[in-house]
Amino acid sequence: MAQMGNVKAPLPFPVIDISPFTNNGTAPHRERCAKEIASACSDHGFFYVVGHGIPASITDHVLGLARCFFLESTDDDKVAIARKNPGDGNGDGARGHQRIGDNVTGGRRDWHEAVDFYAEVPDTSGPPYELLKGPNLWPRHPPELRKTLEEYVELVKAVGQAIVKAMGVALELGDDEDIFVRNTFNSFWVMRMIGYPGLDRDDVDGFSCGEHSDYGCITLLLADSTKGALQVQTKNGDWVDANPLEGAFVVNIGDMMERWTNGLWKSTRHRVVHRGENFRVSVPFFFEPDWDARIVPLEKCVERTGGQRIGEEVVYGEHLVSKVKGNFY
Ligand SMILES: O=C(O)CCC(=O)C(=O)O
Ligand SMILES: [Fe+2]
Repeated sequence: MAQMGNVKAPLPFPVIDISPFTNNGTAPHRERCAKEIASACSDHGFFYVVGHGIPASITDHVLGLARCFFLESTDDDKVAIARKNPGDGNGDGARGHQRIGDNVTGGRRDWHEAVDFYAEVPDTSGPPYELLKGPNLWPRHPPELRKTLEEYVELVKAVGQAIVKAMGVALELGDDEDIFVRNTFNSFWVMRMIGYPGLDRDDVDGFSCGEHSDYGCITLLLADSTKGALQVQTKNGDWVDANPLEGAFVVNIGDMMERWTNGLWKSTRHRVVHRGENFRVSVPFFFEPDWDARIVPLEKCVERTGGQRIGEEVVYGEHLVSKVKGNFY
């Protein structure tokens, strides 16, 4: 008789071992990995990444510290690092803590709280600070959070670099193969710690995080074991659960990668609907282009998509500024 209790739901996206690119693999292994990335990106825009080399002890610690911050900090601790507008104290309009409902997606309040960290800007003489140009606002509780997250950023950045290297190979770009590596060398990355209380039972059409695509290059999502929260839109418009896979990052491509590939790879829309009793925690890392990177549709991709450019050149920092301005109430 079938053991129904043991039947596992199939994963909606391919699982890709990135170790040939993090670990200097052989040419055939790199080629196979690049092929898997090419199909995952054109079929879904989402995939799971294993073989990244970041130990579970570190990712578990990151999630545990984030949970501890959200659930055990005092209100004063949170207010001390509140996101504030440029010109208001240490605010730069982007970094810091947002209370539940402060973040807005598609004009609606999201049901989560979060802390945003960005790549440090070389000159943070201030205040006042311009939009996105201030220092990160680190929680004082738990005390080891800052050091652990700073170490994590270095590790996850290296995985991001390996993935974008593999993407250049996957697209068979020839002389341009390293285009994504070159333009993310000083990645203006973003890391969010997000805390999601369950949505109210009565809030039948509420969202923990509204439908959106990500702004940049690629996102590496680290999330706790909560199922049925992150949902991804398929090509035919249905929504599927992108449940966590132990030891894997959920990786998706963002708007800049769509722009570079002239839509050959789409930045797939996704959302979070967390109706459970538990407090969900996720820490997405957005591996983005350099602030002044110019993203121009790649000629090879324009050819493969019918010869018409679907978007103009964008400078990543300008794109980010316009996005961040639309994010807050
Ligand atoms: O928490 C998640 O699972 C995803 C969050 C997300 O999509 C985002 O912050 O862009
Ligand atoms: Fe997202």
